[in-house]
Amino acid sequence: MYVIHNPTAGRRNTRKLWAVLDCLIAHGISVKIMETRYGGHASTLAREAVAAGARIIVAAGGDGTIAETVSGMVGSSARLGIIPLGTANVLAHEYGIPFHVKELAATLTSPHNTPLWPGVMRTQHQEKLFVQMVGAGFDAHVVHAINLRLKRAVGRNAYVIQTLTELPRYPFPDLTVSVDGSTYTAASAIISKGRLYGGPYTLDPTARPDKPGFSITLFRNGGIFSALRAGMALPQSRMSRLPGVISLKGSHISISQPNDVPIQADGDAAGYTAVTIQDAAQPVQLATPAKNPFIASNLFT
Ligand SMILES: Nc1ncnc2c1ncn2[C@@H]1O[C@H](COP(=O)(O)OP(=O)(O)OP(=O)(O)O)[C@@H](O)[C@H]1O
Repeated sequence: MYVIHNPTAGRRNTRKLWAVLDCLIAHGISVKIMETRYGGHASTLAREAVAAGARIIVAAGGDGTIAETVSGMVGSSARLGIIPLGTANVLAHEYGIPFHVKELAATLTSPHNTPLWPGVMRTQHQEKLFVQMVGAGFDAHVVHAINLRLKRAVGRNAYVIQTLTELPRYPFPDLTVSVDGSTYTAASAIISKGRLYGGPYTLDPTARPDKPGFSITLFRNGGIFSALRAGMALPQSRMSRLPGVISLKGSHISISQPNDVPIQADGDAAGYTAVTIQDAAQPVQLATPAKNPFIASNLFT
């Protein structure tokens, strides 16, 4: 088992990582730990693990680390495992990955898989695989502006504080969003693979991250009041039901604006508009607990 660990993810607490690894080793599993040294390194390490014949590659970090690891292993026969050590850990919530040590170790050694079908976003300067979502507009502006020290100190609450700081400064320019050839105007857009957003909060209960295609949530209204209302609706999983919010499905998405508007992918800054989004060529298989998380599961709705 190859474990790719991002030592900068979340609050940099490695206690859980070592507890899971101790548990695996105690059960006779041989573990090779690869530590990331810079952003993007997880992709290189995953490619090395594939070349070395890894059958399971475990991403120990948050959604960004998982996306980079998947980027290096997509197209191989290796399975993906997750040890959630990030700040929001949205993908782990999405797939019902346990957060407790023994259950985590059991999941990593179980034969159960669920497909994870990533997306790929392209801007003028980069191409990036993502596993959970891409945002354009205000949420991406907050991600670009986030104070990393604050994020390490208070975790997810840093996004609330940064949102309140950035709200009066953000001009909410109109984005032009094209979804499979139809054009819409929105102040902010979230293009997601999964049902969840910002943690264990439901954005679109009908999303299927195990299949191709995307859920598109468009926030037609900009401005402080609309953004605050969306922020307050999120913990109650009511964001997509607000007036001025529309939900769509699609496969080929582009977002543009004459001025540069921030983009985020899986909670990390990912450049500026224009951006195009489409499915990755193939899925990876994620080690999950026995029950299929997308059938008869209303845990987070
Ligand atoms: N050694 C490193 N030094 C600096 N940055 C790194 C290093 N290793 C990985 N990274 C970058 O850290 C970014 C953030 O990591 P990650 O998303 O896993 O954690 P997080 O932001 O705390 O969690 P989440 O996305 O679940 O909220 C990754 O996108 C990756 O590019």
